[in-house]
Amino acid sequence: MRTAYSVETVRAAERKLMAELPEGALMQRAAAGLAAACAGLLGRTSGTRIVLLVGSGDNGGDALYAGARLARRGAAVTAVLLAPDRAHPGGTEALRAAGGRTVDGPSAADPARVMAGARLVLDGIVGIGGRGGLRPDARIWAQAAREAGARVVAVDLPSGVEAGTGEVAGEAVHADATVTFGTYKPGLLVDPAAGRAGALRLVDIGLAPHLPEQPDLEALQHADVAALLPVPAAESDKYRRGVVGVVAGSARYPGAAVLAVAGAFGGGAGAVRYVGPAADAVIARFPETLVHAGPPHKAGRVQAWVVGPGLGDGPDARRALDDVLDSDVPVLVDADGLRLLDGDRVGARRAATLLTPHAGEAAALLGASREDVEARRLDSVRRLAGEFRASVLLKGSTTLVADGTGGPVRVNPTGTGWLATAGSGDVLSGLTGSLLAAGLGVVDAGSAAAYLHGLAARFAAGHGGAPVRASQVARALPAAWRSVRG
Ligand SMILES: NC(=O)C1=CN([C@@H]2O[C@H](COP(=O)(O)OP(=O)(O)OC[C@H]3O[C@@H](n4cnc5c(N)ncnc54)[C@H](O)[C@@H]3O)[C@@H](O)[C@H]2O)[C@@H](O)CC1
Ligand SMILES: Nc1ncnc2c1ncn2[C@@H]1O[C@H](COP(=O)(O)OP(=O)(O)O)[C@@H](O)[C@H]1O
Ligand SMILES: [K+]
Repeated sequence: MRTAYSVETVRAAERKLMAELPEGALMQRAAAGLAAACAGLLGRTSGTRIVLLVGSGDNGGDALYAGARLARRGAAVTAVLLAPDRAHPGGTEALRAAGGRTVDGPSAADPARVMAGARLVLDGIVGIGGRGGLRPDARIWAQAAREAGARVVAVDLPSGVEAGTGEVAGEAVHADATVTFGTYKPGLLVDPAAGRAGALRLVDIGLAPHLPEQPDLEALQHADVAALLPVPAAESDKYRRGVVGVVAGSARYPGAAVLAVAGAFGGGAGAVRYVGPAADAVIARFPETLVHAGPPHKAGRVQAWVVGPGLGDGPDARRALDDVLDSDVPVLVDADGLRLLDGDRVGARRAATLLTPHAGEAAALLGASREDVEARRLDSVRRLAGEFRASVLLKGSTTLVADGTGGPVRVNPTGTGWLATAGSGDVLSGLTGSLLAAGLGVVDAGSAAAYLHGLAARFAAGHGGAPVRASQVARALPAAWRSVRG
């Protein structure tokens, strides 16, 4: 499991750790890890030109000390001091003593000349102390680094992103890699900031014992998902494995029913019940499905419901939604179900409810704009979960799952832009419902499903990448299971 902590928590842990160590030792640990990561990335340091972009805080200090270490290995290191009178004094001295040179950033005539021939640029402009986007002078240097074609390695975080939220208010550095210290920060895992971080490398500086048990964010890895996935025991029967009910599709959108049922089979349910007007289409594709034409509560035993994909917004759709919400088993509400949703009814439920909006649906539920939700994903998912007293899975380039009780938010590390295709959300609904029916908690079910779904999409897109259809994502689910369990 990858975990991330808020800036306040990181600061508090750092204070405790620093109190145990000699002055400056922590920064040396960070710098040593950073220098080693850079050396690994470069392959050869001797004679290599490296430029450091150095701000006024300890983030710049890390860059300077790492630069000194690389200079001692033969690199030609130039530090651009963006605030020359406030640059870390010890770091500046160490770099000069190691043979590195410094340039006064604000008065340098030609950033392109300073950057010429640089293979690596270290972004030590700001770290967790940064507020707002890059300021104009820093922006010029970040752009010069890009134009020089150098690899950009961010120190702790790409400068200009909000460490605690993943928001980007203005311009931020685009890094090829980020070397972060002690723990991940939310901004490294949540878009849009995560999209600026490149490949992540965590340097152990001994912070872990001082961090609280409960992180702010969690990202599952293969082993975590493998431990969650239900596997039939010798004496399993279909009810023990879980029966999932799918209320989806309409005369207009029969495909949504087919895709949700495909996802449900891909999640390993013992049986899938389908309720709705698209039974013929469902049976044609999946003859294993148990279909029912009456109200959901008459369909027979079900351990979790999925309601909403392609349901339409007519009176039948509303009745079916309310019927399912009246049940005492976990319910996943998606798509049209979200448009018809009665918040009071959700709040009154005793069993778990999981809402799975994309940014547009989340915006409608929050009375915000889509852009707003996409810019502030973490805040949006937490607010939705709080307002609806339900768990929420917010879909998109970073899929997040929040439980509404202030527990850690799960962030999905798999996926690909190829997944942004019509119907892929329907597959995710069925898949998640299947895991709910197997008895997983809502946050586990949502995050394990998002993980498998993203992995399946990557497999379907193949090496190098190619367009995929939602049904191909469903078809790749067994491969995703095998990859995780293997
Ligand atoms: N204290 C330590 O011994 C350690 C510090 N660490 C490093 O220290 C960093 C935090 O250092 P600081 O607390 O000094 O803070 P930063 O170095 O992140 O930045 C603080 C400075 O940047 C200025 N600033 C804020 N926003 C800005 C913006 N948008 N543009 C330009 N300047 C801006 C502030 O005025 C302040 O002077 C971490 O990110 C990490 O890199 C880690 O190495 C762990 C050890
Ligand atoms: N840029 C992206 N990168 C990765 N995954 C994405 C991106 N955009 C959308 N997705 C994923 O694709 C799926 C789309 O679901 P949704 O928006 O509900 O589509 P539909 O309603 O057509 O099924 C979700 O799982 C979502 O997380
Ligand atoms: K930085």
